[in-house]
Amino acid sequence: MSAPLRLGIAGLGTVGIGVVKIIQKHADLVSVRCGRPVTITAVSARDRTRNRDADLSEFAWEADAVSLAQRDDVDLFVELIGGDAGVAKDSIEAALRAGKDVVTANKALLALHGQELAELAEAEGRVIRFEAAVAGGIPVIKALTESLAGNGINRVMGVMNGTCNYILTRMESAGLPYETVFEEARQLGYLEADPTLDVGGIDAGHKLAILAAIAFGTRVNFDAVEIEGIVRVSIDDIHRAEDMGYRIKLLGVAQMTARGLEQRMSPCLVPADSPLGQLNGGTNMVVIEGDSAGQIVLRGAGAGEGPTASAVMSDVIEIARGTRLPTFGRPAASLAAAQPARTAVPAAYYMRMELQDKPGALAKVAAVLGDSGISIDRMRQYGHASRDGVPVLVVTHKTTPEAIDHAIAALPRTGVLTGDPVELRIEEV
Ligand SMILES: NC(=O)C1=CN([C@@H]2O[C@H](COP(=O)(O)OP(=O)(O)OC[C@H]3O[C@@H](n4cnc5c(N)ncnc54)[C@H](OP(=O)(O)O)[C@@H]3O)[C@@H](O)[C@H]2O)C=CC1
Ligand SMILES: N[C@@H](CCO)C(=O)O
Repeated sequence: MSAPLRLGIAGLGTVGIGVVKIIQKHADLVSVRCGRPVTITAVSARDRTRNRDADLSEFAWEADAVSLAQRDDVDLFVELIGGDAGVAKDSIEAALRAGKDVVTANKALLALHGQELAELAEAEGRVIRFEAAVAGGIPVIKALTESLAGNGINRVMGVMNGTCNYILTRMESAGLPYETVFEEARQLGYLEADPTLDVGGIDAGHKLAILAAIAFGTRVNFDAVEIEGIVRVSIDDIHRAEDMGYRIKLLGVAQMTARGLEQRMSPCLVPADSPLGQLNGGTNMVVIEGDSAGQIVLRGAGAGEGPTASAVMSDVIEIARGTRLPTFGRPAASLAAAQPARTAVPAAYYMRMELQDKPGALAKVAAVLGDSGISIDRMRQYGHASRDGVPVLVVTHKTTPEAIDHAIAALPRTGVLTGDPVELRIEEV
């Protein structure tokens, strides 16, 4: 049997402790599968006195993660601190410069600094692996970089933030407003320390940017992701969408078009009977469309100690076995700076508005849609559900985002709306 692979683990929170537990529980299994033992030499966190629900007594303690990353008795540096800068970035860079490979779960760091880290890793002859950074326990990075490496990728999409999916599906099943369920999610400990990362779509946007870079061979470009979170999704829209056969998801979509790379993370309607439509609670789903493989659907836990540590371990084992892949699946210098493209692919749209109940109101709305070049597929008027007006729903035929923007701007000028119109894209899945 070969020499052990010696780990230094920085960050002993949810994920870090999960990794320690797997290594302790499955030492023999991992050793056999790798052809060499995987051991932990040293660990680091902020507070040495904290009770961590794991026996750390055999490991050296480093107060400074950068020092841990540079230790001679560490072969592989595992960064599980988090954050898009500061000690996470400093320690990874220090590890690479000290000749160590790196495993991380840090999606924010990779989304913002992935290209420079990939270049540094290659310059130093080291590898960075990050299976846990996207969709937790789902093996989506390996699916893209390895299993589907023989495919041109047409589209990658998915639900990649479990907290948002929990909030949306709980609103629907319990009939509760966003604010109430948001508070529940906070009580349950589902939200990131900065909840905007979840409900603002930023965390999921980080993940989409990473997947897009691998799928399309482009430099990771988080700034080009069009992001809208779930804050404006109302219980009304959830119920009306359900009536029309849809469910609302915070959906990420990345695809290469003639105009450039589209990356968007936004609330969308998907058919209720589709795999994405049936995704409940905190579960994640990633859908990859390859030109040979067709559509691949991956579903599983996107967060939590066990699933995320499992993904980290898959990277550790890959490195222990001697597999060495470039960070984004191809040499960093060959990653192209893609032209960012605003969403242009036509789609059907859902529109909801509240109208004054008077003759000609509906005709004025239909006229605006017609003038905007929008063809109506289905329209439904409800009874007097609200004091303020009559709810009217429209599902359009395929149209462009520009046409929808035009209509949304023009509708209030009809003088027959009692509130702001709402529009949501219906994604073909
Ligand atoms: N939790 C999850 O389900 C998922 C997490 N991830 C990613 O995994 C990473 C870790 O997340 P998670 O385990 O949840 O985070 P936690 O907040 O639970 O743990 C963070 C750990 O980092 C330690 N830490 C903070 N600052 C320093 C520092 N300056 N030096 C050394 N250690 C430090 C903390 O120390 P102390 O304990 O002493 O405070 C803590 O042990 C993040 O990048 C996250 O985005 C990815 C997918 C899912
Ligand atoms: N906040 C993230 C954690 C996993 O990345 C989520 O809810 O999916």
